[in-house]
Amino acid sequence: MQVKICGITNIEDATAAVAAGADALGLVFYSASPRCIDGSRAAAIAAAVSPFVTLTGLFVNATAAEIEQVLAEVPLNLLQFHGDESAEYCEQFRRPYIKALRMKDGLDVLAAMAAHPKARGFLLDAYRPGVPGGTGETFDWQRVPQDSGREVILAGGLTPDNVAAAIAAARPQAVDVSGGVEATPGRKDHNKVREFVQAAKGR
Ligand SMILES: O=C(O)c1ccccc1N[C@@H]1O[C@H](COP(=O)(O)O)[C@@H](O)[C@H]1O
Repeated sequence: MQVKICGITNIEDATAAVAAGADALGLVFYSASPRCIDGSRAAAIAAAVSPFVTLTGLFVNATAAEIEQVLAEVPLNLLQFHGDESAEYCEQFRRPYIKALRMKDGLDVLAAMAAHPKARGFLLDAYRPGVPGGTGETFDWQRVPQDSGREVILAGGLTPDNVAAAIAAARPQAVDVSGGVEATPGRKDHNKVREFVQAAKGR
């Protein structure tokens, strides 16, 4: 099971997550988020962790110029599009990307996946009107399709206490957490990070 710890804002949290066994770190470039950081801070975090950790940049309906500016500063391995971005828009950066799908009632998940043929995976997150993500809310894990043939990253309200049950129900390839391992918004609780990774990886 691959684990991404999202909303990393400082070097201490980044190195603690990697030491705990995280495979990927998420850096948020969305100004309305309490976890938002700028390019220079992100570059410092990137320089402090192993090059074998997948550094993921999270964007919500950003302009192409904003993303290019971050890419010029930060060696991101993966882009995460968490808004209403089209496939054409996501593909222009010529980087591996994952697309977030907010699990609104009635969403045709397979059709939404088909609309992004080049996405490397789909991060399935809870839906709350007006909030693009990081809600701390779960959704019905039985709605995760088992026959998509695409990489699924389960997110939304995961915690050290519920992640094992979530994995058993949804059978994703990876899990992603932000609020569930925080001490305060934007600051990780290192014990919770360790417990989360252990529970997700079945250790
Ligand atoms: O973390 C944020 O602030 C955020 C803001 C806007 C879009 C996405 C965001 N985070 C992503 O949402 C999932 C779920 O968060 P949570 O675990 O429920 O708090 C998180 O894994 C991020 O990928």
